[in-house]
Amino acid sequence: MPEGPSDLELRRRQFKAQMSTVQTRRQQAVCVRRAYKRYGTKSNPYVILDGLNMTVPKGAIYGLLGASGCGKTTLLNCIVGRKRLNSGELWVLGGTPGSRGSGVPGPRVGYMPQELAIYGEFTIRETLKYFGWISGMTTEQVEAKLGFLVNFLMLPDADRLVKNLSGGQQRRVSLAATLVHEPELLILDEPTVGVDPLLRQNIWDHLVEITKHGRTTVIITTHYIDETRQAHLVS
Ligand SMILES: Nc1ncnc2c1ncn2[C@@H]1O[C@H](COP(=O)(O)OP(=O)(O)OP(=O)(O)O)[C@@H](O)[C@H]1O
Repeated sequence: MPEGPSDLELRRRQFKAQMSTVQTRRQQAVCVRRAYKRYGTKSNPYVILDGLNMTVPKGAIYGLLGASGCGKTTLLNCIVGRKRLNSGELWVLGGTPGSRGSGVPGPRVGYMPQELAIYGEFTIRETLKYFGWISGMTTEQVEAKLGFLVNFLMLPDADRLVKNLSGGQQRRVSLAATLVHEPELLILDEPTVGVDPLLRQNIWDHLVEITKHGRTTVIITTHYIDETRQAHLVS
């Protein structure tokens, strides 16, 4: 009997069917059109993004691959509203990042930056509570997720201080802090750098699981080309 189309193929067809009208652009998780971003001055520009288009459907894992310095982090910073494009259009979860009522930046988006943005004086537990609270979670809700996150990210005891953890463990606490409130859009800037293969697989399995029902969308940058085979879209 001939084999039917794979899940991945069905998903690709579904993504292709999404037309690029203003209406549907607003329905995508992220839609970037003709993005232009430069550093430096107008007279002496250092152009990072020039005419970039990107469409990230809801429920996709979107892998961003690129040489070091090509502008991946800059693009992610624009998507989360930390930086602005010089020109072009950008929709994130149906709104413009930084505009009133868009919810971006905010609890709808979880961003794990490359640089560590957690506090050394907090324990792992306190870190997750802190990030959970600012996203509107109760202590009980955070506690209910804590064990799972510590386990699957192979973290040590939750009462250890962050400053006493290894660099790799600290990055995984940062990832846990991004995942704890289950945001609609997860933006992960090289979350698997320096992570051993088993744990990398755990992380990717988790991303596949949370995107399965279309409620969560993931944009992830990586230097490991082999990792992106589990992404639905790669650019
Ligand atoms: N604030 C800034 N002012 C001037 N130049 C900058 C600034 N931020 C980044 N750049 C430059 O812009 C380019 C793109 O940087 P970016 O961090 O976006 O790259 P990247 O693709 O994420 O790199 P990597 O994979 O190494 O993290 C780099 O050449 C960087 O030096």
